Amino acid sequence: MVEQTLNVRRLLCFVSAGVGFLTVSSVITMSAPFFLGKVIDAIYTNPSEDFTNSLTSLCALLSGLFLCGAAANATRVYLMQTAGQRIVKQLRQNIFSSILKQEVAFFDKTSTGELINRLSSDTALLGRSVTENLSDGLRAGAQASVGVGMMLAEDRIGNVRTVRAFGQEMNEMKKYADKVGYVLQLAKKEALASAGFFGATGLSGNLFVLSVLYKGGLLMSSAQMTVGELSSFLMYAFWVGVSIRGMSSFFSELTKGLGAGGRLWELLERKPELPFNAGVVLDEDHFRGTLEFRKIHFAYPARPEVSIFQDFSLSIPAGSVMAVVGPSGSGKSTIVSLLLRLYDPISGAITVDGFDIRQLNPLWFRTKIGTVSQEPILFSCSIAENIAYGAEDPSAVTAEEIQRVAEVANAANFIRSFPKGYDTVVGEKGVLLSGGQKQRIAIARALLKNPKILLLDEATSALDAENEYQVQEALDRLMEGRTVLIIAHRLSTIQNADSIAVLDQGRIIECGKREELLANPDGLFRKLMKKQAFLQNSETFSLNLKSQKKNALTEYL
Ligand SMILES: Nc1ncnc2c1ncn2[C@@H]1O[C@H](COP(=O)(O)OP(=O)(O)OP(=O)(O)O)[C@@H](O)[C@H]1O
Repeated sequence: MVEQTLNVRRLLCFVSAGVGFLTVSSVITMSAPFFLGKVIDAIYTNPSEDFTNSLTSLCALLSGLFLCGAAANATRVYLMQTAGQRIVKQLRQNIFSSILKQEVAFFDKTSTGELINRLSSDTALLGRSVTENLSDGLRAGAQASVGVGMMLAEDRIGNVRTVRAFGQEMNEMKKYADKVGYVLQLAKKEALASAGFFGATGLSGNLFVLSVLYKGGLLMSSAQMTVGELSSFLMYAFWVGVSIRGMSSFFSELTKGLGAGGRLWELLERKPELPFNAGVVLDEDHFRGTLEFRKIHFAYPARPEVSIFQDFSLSIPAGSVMAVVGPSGSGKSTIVSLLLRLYDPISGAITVDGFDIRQLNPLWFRTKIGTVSQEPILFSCSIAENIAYGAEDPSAVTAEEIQRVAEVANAANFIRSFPKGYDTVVGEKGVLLSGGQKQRIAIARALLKNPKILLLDEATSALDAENEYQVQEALDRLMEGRTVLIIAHRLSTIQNADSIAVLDQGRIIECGKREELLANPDGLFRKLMKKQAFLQNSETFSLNLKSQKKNALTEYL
């Protein structure tokens, strides 16, 4: 998994080079106080003779060390940043492709904002954590350990000198240290504990610096150290304190990075409930497209307590047109979602030519289904590309084929009227086109796909009379020779259906030819027809009223 997720070998090269430069920069930087101490001692012991030379060499030494350290550090930062960016890029690609493979129910439960957060901030956080932060942490760790080591060494030198210089007085010193040095012991303990524990908090870093300063004062007052040694001792102390504080912020960043990594891994590892491209593929020559819903029980995963279908059954013979009508919210669009396997039923089965669609390869099965919905999904590219999207291999579709299907879909005229014709870019989700134009492009797309099964979901609602006529004519052509399921609100769109099924409270309560259903005086279909006829009449009435008022106003003016 790790191999797939990151290009590990290349990355390791970057990280090892980064760690190399990290070591170089740390060694250079950490040697500075030592040399500085030596030069200070030289100046201090012999100020008159070689003062200028010592000062010059001090400046040269410090500048050289500073420059080398800064160059090594800049290279380290560059390498770590590059490695981090590569990790982020690779992670984003893998996570995006994992998101695309998830089933629709996953998106019902996970908000878009959350996914964008995973893709943008979490990947960046993790990338930074495993490169820059880690290297900063290592650097701080190395500096803290070297610093503590050097301090202990300086301390030791001071002690040895004390033994030599003061001979017997050492015992006195020890006594003195025992008496006064309770705090000194504390300081030592604190120094080691802080370094060992890597300064879990910034507070321990501060305490450390304070205690070391105190100890520095004690050492100097007891003449154990030269001024230069004490200076470098204190510089190391300061450095260790700063490093410990740096490490505490490194730990907090690391914790955030680990949290982000956990969330990302969860997403990367998530197996979609629906196989992406696996399952039975039926023989194309014998595929007929007979559909059957058998005793379906279904509730949306996001709202499992609300049952949408209870014992829903419906048969659609191959090559026939079935219209489903019913009150709003009765579950008409849900039938389409189940057929496309956006969701699976809780119990019961949907079959095509007798095969349970759960056994079929979803990718193959969807190539057999064409959909035209009220709000067709268009992409922000040209009209030609949007039509070609329907084909199995869009790049192989010729301009002639696109024009032919556009002609059949009653779309050619309006496309030609655009200055850029088929190259017109339709804008995001096709915002630059009208509802009817978008639908005709979707019909052309479906014609090119040439599916055995056609799903029309409220395809002609919200259209004016002229547009509706054009779209309906194109749909009639598209429906020829296919198994068609029309989900209709406007009863005028179901004139051509072989059968009509009336859906209510999760079940089909009436099914038959239009005339048969209308003949039932208590039937829901008849009631729906009556209601719609009434609505249409009242719409016409209000339109007439408006135009009468307008005429009266014009006359008055
Ligand atoms: N993704 C979803 N998660 C949870 N509930 C949903 C989801 N989609 C639809 N529903 C609910 O399922 C029920 C049926 O919705 P559906 O869209 O199938 O009805 P419809 O008959 O097509 O309605 P309309 O005619 O108004 O389009 C509604 O109560 C709706 O709130």
